[in-house]
Amino acid sequence: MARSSRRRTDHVQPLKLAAETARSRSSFEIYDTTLRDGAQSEDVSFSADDKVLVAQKLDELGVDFIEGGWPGANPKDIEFFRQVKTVPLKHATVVAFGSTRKASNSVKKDPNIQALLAAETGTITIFGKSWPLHVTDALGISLSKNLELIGDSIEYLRSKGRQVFYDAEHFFDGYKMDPDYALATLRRAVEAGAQRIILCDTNGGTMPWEVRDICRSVRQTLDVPLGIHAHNDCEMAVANSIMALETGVRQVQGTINGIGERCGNANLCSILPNLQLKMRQPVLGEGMSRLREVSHFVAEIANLIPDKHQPYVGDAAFAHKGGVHIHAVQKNPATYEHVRPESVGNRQRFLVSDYGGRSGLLAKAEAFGISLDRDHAKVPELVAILKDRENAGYQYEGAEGSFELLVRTALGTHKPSFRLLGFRVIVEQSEGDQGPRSEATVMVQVGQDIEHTAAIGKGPVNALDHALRKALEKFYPELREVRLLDYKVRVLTASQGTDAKVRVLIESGDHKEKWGTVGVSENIMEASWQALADGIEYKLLRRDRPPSDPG
Ligand SMILES: CC(=O)SCCNC(=O)CCNC(=O)[C@H](O)C(C)(C)COP(=O)(O)OP(=O)(O)OC[C@H]1O[C@@H](n2cnc3c(N)ncnc32)[C@H](O)[C@@H]1OP(=O)(O)O
Ligand SMILES: CC(=O)C(=O)O
Repeated sequence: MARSSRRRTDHVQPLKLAAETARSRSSFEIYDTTLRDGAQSEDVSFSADDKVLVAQKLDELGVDFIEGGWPGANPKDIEFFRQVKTVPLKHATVVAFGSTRKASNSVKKDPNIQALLAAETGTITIFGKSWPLHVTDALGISLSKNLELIGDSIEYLRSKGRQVFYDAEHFFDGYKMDPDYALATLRRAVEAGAQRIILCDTNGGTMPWEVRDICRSVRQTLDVPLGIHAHNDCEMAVANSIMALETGVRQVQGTINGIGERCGNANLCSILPNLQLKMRQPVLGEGMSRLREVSHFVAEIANLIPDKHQPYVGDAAFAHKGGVHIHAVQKNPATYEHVRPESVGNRQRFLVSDYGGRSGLLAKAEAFGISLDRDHAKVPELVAILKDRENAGYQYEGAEGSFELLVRTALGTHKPSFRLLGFRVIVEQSEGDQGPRSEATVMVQVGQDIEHTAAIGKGPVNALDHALRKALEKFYPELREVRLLDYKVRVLTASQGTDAKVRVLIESGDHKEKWGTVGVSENIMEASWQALADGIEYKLLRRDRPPSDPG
């Protein structure tokens, strides 16, 4: 099932029938619906610009089809289809989604069908009803009228030169209630010219063995490539999709990170590596190593916190905590890793915790480029310090600067460049002011000198940052190169409301490199101070010359 050739997308030429996939019939098609069904997820709302960015990422990843939205639903989706036409995609075909015509409209007068054509995609997916319950109770029409809706809509779209995929909504529930009718809806779709029939487990209530048996039976009845679109209400969406593919279904639909209506859709971030790494089907080829990046990109754009424990792509997917695990993995990763993390763009991590020991610390130090002798007298003390710190909420992933400072301080090889004597931050807002005013004062000691400075800033952390640099720059002019690149706050104990402990992660950089530092406190300014001060200290630790004499 090799990826025999990479199709060139033709979605910008709507009236030309999008070419049938040039790959052999045995190859799988990857159909992403992050931008349509994923956008139906609670808490997710993509702008048209967001959608274009995600479409580009999905194309780079190597998916075959990108369902961009429902043009009949809202102006944002219409705008997406307008914009995406101008974006050169290397491989993927952009697809517009909608329903069969409404019973009260002719196809020519149906606004949804007309909006699908106006989106000017070469491929259109429409969904229709397979379950008598839905025909009678949701649409309120007869079973034969429903067959007309399906047939008319597909025939019309085909007559306009579009490739048409037919989503058989609730197919499995429909088949269980009335297999003859459910199959009759599919036959009508095929007669009308549908080029794929997608069997949907819309309510997500079907079990894998039911999917297997029903897919087999449909395959015996229809001679058209099938697809699977599974929802995750029983946490079976990935299993159901794989099961369908095992029976010879060709197209798999899903979303990045499994986002979607209710409990979500089949998670492509699990299905794709399962296909490529377990079933030896090169569905993405080299693109597989970008899976984690795409997963995090979509989470970021959707404004969702990435699920740490997500298989393959989550931060914890290859994170080892138990001392026994860390010890063994260092000798051979296969002892506790089912695939190489790099194959999906992830990485191995070692956590230092109550359940770990020296191996964890040493591995972590090595990952940060610090070589530490296993038998160094300070190692047990350092393990204890790290356990305490992680227990208190510190996390050193992304905070290598603070980690190195901590290790060097514990080993006695670091001499701080300055000492904080005190800081004060004032935020003032009076009636009529344009916005609050933030001012910080800082008192530090460098050698025998005491420096006391004040600065203003856009916010309290910005003011503190300015004041600290102002105090230190005359001793260490190289600090002028340092820029604060990113500032993130995570609430660690949300149940305590405004008393909660927070973790601040700061990324700083100069013209040569970037580094991260961390602070934890119940006071956001104290946590920010720790991370800011570490950021400055780390820059000075890496300088190659002694501080200049302030004169
Ligand atoms: C399984 C799925 O995920 S399918 C995709 C679901 N996604 C969405 O619904 C998101 C986009 N939807 C929308 O923006 C709106 O529902 C619209 C624009 C499509 C329709 O809006 P409205 O015309 O105001 O109808 P409303 O949302 O109240 O109800 C849905 C309508 O679609 C009809 N409908 C539902 N499924 C189908 C179908 N397969 N074929 C034809 N009509 C259908 C319903 O009968 C109802 O029409 P009616 O009010 O004339 O009886
Ligand atoms: C079409 C679709 O999204 C579903 O049936 O779930």
